[in-house]
Amino acid sequence: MKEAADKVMVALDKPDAALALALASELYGTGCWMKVGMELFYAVGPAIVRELKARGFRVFLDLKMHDIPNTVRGGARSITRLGVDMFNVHAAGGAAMMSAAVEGIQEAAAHTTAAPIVIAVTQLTSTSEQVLNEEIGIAGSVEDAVVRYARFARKAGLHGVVASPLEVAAIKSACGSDFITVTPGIRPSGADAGDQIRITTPSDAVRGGTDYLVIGRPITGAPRPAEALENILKEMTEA
Ligand SMILES: O=c1ccn([C@@H]2O[C@H](COP(=O)(O)O)[C@@H](O)[C@H]2O)c(=O)[nH]1
Repeated sequence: MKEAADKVMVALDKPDAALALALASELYGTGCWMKVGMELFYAVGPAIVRELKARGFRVFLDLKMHDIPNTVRGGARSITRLGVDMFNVHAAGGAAMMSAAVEGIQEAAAHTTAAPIVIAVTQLTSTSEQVLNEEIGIAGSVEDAVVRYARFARKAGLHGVVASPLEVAAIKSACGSDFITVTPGIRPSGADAGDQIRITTPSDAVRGGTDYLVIGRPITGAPRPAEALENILKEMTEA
């Protein structure tokens, strides 16, 4: 179970610190990561990251930076000083922007702590091929768009990407097995997909070779989150 928990990032999508920390306490000891996203970070700020780190959690700060290179470089410096283990930018910001994130980490890490892992969001797991083609304006399949962004992310010096577990094999084949895949869009069978489109079960995600499974509502919205996590870890272990 420990090996499976090392791969799970629980999305702490909560509106305040008390709710987030209560949930984190409930899951403490499993060894899973905590993912801090926009809802929590914009409500309570960097203090939540420091608190989770003080409690021994590994933290993925999921703010999906997307701005001009100079701004992203500065953002990456600040995030590195905060001491997160992983953060992300949008690949749609382009190679120069992604390289600037890497530079920001190097500048800050030279003076402070260990360098975090930086990854790029390829196409959100809530995006269908129809939306990609008709609204975002990118022709072709989602998988092709994801792999194209993944190749640029790798060239820019990033450690990996966020994508659907359905695209892991194509990403690994294009970018190498050591290129990290972080995959939301995880739904145990029978769970409500909600706004997620490109989904798989925890066992299929493990069989598909993903490095990290990002899981929110199937755990955080369950009546007993610790039990929901345990069931998922069991499913992953048996896969
Ligand atoms: O493409 C992406 C990128 C990020 N996410 C984030 O992952 C979690 C998923 O939560 P669920 O409740 O399991 O759907 C959430 O925090 C998203 O912001 C994503 O889903 N897709």
